[in-house]
Amino acid sequence: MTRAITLHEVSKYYPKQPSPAVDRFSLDIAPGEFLVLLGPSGCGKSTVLRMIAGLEDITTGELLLDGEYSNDLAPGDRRMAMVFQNFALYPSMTSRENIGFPLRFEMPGEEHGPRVDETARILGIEEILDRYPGQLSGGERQRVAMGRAISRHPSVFLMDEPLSNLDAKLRAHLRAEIARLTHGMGVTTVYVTHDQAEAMSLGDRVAIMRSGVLQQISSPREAYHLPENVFVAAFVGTPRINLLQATVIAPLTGGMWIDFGRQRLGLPEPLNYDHQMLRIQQGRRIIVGLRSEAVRIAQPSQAHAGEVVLSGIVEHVEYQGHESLVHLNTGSRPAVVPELEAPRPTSAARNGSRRGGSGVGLGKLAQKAARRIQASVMERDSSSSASSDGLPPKPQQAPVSVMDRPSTPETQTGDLVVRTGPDIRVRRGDRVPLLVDLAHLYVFDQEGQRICPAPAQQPRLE
Ligand SMILES: Nc1ncnc2c1ncn2[C@@H]1O[C@H](COP(=O)(O)OP(=O)(O)OP(=O)(O)O)[C@@H](O)[C@H]1O
Repeated sequence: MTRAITLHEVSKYYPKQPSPAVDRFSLDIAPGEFLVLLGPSGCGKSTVLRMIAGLEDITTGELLLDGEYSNDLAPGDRRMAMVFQNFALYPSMTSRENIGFPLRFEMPGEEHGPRVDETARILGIEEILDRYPGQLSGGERQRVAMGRAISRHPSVFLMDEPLSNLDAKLRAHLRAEIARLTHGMGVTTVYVTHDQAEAMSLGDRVAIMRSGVLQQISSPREAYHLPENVFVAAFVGTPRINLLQATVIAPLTGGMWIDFGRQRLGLPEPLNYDHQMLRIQQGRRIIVGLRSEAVRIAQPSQAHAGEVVLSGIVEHVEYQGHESLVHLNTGSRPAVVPELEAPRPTSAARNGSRRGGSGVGLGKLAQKAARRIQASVMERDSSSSASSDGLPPKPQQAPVSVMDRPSTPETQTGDLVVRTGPDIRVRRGDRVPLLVDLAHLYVFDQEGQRICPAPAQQPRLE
C-alpha cells in the first residue's frame, strides 16, 4: 500500500521563535512518488518531514493523507516509517532483533521471522543478521536501519539525511540502492537532504526550500534548466552557476546589449522573444546566470549560431581528471547569494596570498557585507509583515537577496568558471577568447526572479 500526501498552507511556529520554521508550505505528493526536500541547513526540511510523520504539531494549515484530514492522527496510525541519519539501532539487539522489533507491535503474536528474512534478502544483509550494531560498519548499520523501516511494509518512507554519516563512496552506493528499493516497492518516499547532487540523482521531483518557504517544486531536470529564481539557480548544480552583475542597454533604435562593465554581450538580431522582453529592463541592474557549460574557450571564428564573443584572463585551472574547470577574470562583478555558503575563493586566497593575510581580511569583509545584506532583507521582511487580516504575511517568492562582491582588487578575479576538456592548454595570465551560448543565458531581476527565459513562454520540460 502506498499513499498520497498533501500539505496545504502548512506553517510551523516554534515557541519563542520570531519567524516560522515553515511558512505556508503547500505540496501534493503522489502515491509512489519519490520526493526530495532540498535546501540549506535550517531552512525547515526536517520540520516538514516531522509534521508529516506526526512528530511535530502543525501550527496552521492542513495535512491530508489520501485526501483525509490527518493533522491529529497519531504517529502510530499513519503507517509511516522513518530512517534518520544516526541509524538509531538498539545496541543490545542483533540486526535480526532490530529489524524485527517494530513487528512486535505491528504483528503481535505472529511469527515475524519470515518477514525479517525477506527484508534481509532485499537488502543483501543475510550474513550480518546475528551481529550487534557495534560489530557493523556504518553502511551495514544504515542497511539494518532501512531494514527496520522496510520490514513494516509502510505506506510511506520518511528519510532524514539517511546517508550523511557515511563516506562518499558508500553514500553513492546506498543512494542507488535506496532508489532501487523504494521504486521497486512503489512506496511514497519523502527524502530530506541538503546535498543537491543527492537530490538531483534520487528525486522524481525536488522541492527546494529557503527560510521555511518553498521556492520551486519540479523535476531535477527542470530545477537545473529552468530555475525560478537566483537562489535555486545557485543552489542546484556543480560547479555553481556563474552569477554576474550587469545592466541592459536597449536604445530605442539599434541593437541591445548586456553590459558587464568592462565587456558587453551583444544580443543577435532579430531579437528572440526572451531577449525582446529584456528591453523593459533598459538601464536597470540585472543578474546574469551562466552555467559553466554555457561558455567555451574558442576563437570567434568558431562561433556557432547563437554564440557571442567575450574574453577572459585565466586565473586558475582546476584539473578534475575527466574535465578541467578554468577560472577566468572577465572584469565583471560577481553577484553572491548570501544565504548560500561563502563566495568562491578568490585567486589570492587560493594561491596563498602573500599580501599580509588579505584572504582573511576579505573573508571578514564578505561576512560584513553579508550581514549588511541580511539585515536589509530582514528590514524588508519586517516592513511587510503587517497585514490587515492579522495573519502573518503570505509567503511569496521572497526577494532573493543578492549582493555585489565587495570591490577590492582580489575580488575582481575569477568571476567566471568554464568547463572544458581535461587537456586544455592554458596558463594563468593567458587572455582567452570565449563563446557564450545565448540559449543557456539566464537573466534574473534585482529581486532574484528569473526573467529570461521568460517564465510564461518556456515549454515545460516534461
Ligand atoms: N524544537 C525547536 N525549537 C525551536 N526551534 C526549532 C526547533 N526545531 C527546529 N527549530 C528551528 O527551525 C528551523 C528549521 O529547522 P529544521 O531542523 O527543520 O531545518 P533543516 O532544514 O532540517 O536543517 P538541517 O539540514 O540543519 O537539519 C531552524 O531555524 C531551527 O533552528
